[in-house]
This record gives sequence, C-alpha cells and structure tokens, in this order.
Amino acid sequence: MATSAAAKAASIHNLTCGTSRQSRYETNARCPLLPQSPLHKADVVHSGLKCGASRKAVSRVGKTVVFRQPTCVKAAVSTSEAPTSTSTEPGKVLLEVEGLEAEVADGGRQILKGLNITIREGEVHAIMGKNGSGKSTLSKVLVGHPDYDVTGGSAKFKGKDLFELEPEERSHAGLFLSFQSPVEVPGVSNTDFLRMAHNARRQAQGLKELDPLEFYAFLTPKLDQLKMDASFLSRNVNEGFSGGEKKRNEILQLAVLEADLAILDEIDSGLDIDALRDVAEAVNGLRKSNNAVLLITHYQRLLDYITPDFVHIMQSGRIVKTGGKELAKELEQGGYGALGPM
Ligand SMILES: Nc1ncnc2c1ncn2[C@@H]1O[C@H](COP(=O)(O)OP(=O)(O)OP(=O)(O)O)[C@@H](O)[C@H]1O
Repeated sequence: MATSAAAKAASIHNLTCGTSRQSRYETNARCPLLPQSPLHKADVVHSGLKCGASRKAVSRVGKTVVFRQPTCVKAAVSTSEAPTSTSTEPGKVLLEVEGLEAEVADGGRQILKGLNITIREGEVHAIMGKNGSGKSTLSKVLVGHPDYDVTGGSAKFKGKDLFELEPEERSHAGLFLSFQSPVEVPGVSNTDFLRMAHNARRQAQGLKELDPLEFYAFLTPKLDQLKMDASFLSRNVNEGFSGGEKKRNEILQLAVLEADLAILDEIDSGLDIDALRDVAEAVNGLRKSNNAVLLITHYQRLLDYITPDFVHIMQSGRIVKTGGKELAKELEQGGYGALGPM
C-alpha cells in the first residue's frame, strides 16, 4: 500500500471524526491524517473526510483529529446540462429551513433568530445583508460548524433532518460550503486532498474509489474550466495561494465534489475582474437541473454573472425580505435604506 497522504487517508477516512458538535472542545490537537498540521478548530468543519481518531480516543488521549472542510463527491461534472431555473415546474425541495435559531456555542449570544428559507433543485438563491446580519453563521450552522449550537427550528436536506447528520455526512449527502476565508492545510497536496475527498464520497455512495491516474484524468478538465495551472495540484492545499487562487481552489473542490447544494460564501471577495468572471462561469458550468446554489454576497457584480432566482435580505438573524434579481439592483442603487422598512 502506498504511504502517501492520500493512501493513508483512504485507509482511515471511514473512522469517526472528532469534529462533531459534541466534540468541538477536543479539537486542539493534531490530526493523524495531517500530523504536521495544526488544526483549524473553527474553520475546518465541513469535512467529507473523517478523522482517524474517534471522539472517545480524542478525549482520552487529549489529542487528535483532523478534518478539513471539503467535500462531497460525485463523478464527472457535466457542463452541458442546462439549469432549470427557467422551467415553470418547481424543482424538488433540496433544503427546507424553518424557524432556525442558533447561538454561539457554550451559551453565547443568539445569532440566528427564526430563519426560514426553501431551496429547490435548479434554483440560485442569493443572500445579502449588512455586515454582522448572520449570513456566514447561517452557512456554517448548515454544514455543522462546531462553533454554533442550534437552539430552535429545523432544517431538512433532501428530506433528511440535517441536524441529525455529522458534518461529514452532510458533505457526503451533497452539501458543500465554500468558506469566506479558505484555510490552508500544510503537508497535504491539493491533488491528494481532492482525491481523498472525492473518494470519501464515492465510498459513502458505494462506488469504487478512483486511483491516482483515474482521478487525474477526472480532474484535468476541471482545472481547464477554472483556468487553473496544473502546478496548483502539487502544492499544499491553499498554502501560499493568493486570495483569488484560494477562491478558485474552492470552486475546484466544488467541481470535484459536484455537490447538490453549493453554499458559496462571498466567493467574489478578493477576485479581480477576470477571476470573478472565470469563477462565475465555472459555477454556472456546474449548474444542473438537480442541483442548486446559495450565494452569499454583498454586491450585485457577482449576480451579473450568476443570475439569482431569489434574492433574500438578511437582518438580525432573519430573512426579512425576498424578491427577484431586481432586489439586488435596487439595493446596489440605493443601499439598504432604499428597501424601506423591513
Ligand atoms: N463564533 C462566534 N463567536 C462570537 N460571535 C460570533 C461568532 N460567529 C459570529 N458571531 C457574531 O455574529 C454576528 C453575525 O456574524 P456573521 O459572520 O454571521 O455575519 P455576516 O452577515 O456574515 O457578516 P459579514 O457580511 O461581515 O461577513 C456578528 O456580530 C459576529 O460577530
């Protein structure tokens, strides 16, 4: 058996990770998968990979756990299938959130205060809102970030109770979050990382894992699509990447995982004009009739490229207004004051 990080991960990824909500206090440690890597306690939750140490082991040994944020996986990403947002038939419900309330873990302050949103297959939703209104918290709560406790409401993803699933199970089920500030994972090459994540979901789906050559063939067209140089594959995950390169790399993960619901948190921040277009085109290329995108953004410019079906305005932990794409334009022109009382 090869001793690469990928092979090692492949052999351990079906063990239990310490990143569950219950074990969030046990993550001040190093992962057996990425022993060189300090753990990113707050940033690395949405893992399609599982850790090599059980929670029990974590608490007993006092060290452990890894995880990384990626991923979900399916096979090839088709760019030929048109999204169905123009269809008059509503797609199947992918995500249904009702009355969601969440607070900072350990009895901290309440951030989400009764949030409702329903996302169907084929749709693009955009959430906008002033700084601190709770947009990123919503995305992190949905993927099971350990910094937050759900204190009320419900969320169903593809008909299943989302909060019954561990973070990596949510990933395997097809939920993907591109973080606002993607973390670096020293010691693990991008290609190994992507393949681990890809194979973790394939395994969860009962599919045969791809070997390095098969995976490379699968990955290469996606690099072209994102106009990413192949040299990014051999570099450690996000290490030394510019802000824009990290964002492209997030979308590469999404392309590899072909999630059913992609939550993209400020994917436009830090991108130059060309990069914004490339990333937006790549996201559009990933859209299919049976998947959906939730964009969190402050600016209309992203929505010029990725046309939303619904724009939601968030304020104080709730969605207070919903409209079509014209709502974002109104906001751009007049600011939040122009939207009137909400
Ligand atoms: N882990 C945490 N500990 C303490 N406070 C937190 C934590 N996470 C979020 N908050 C607070 O919750 C509020 C909402 O934060 P959040 O990052 O969700 O806002 P946002 O709408 O995404 O903001 P921005 O547009 O600036 O990115 C903020 O006041 C923030 O300081």
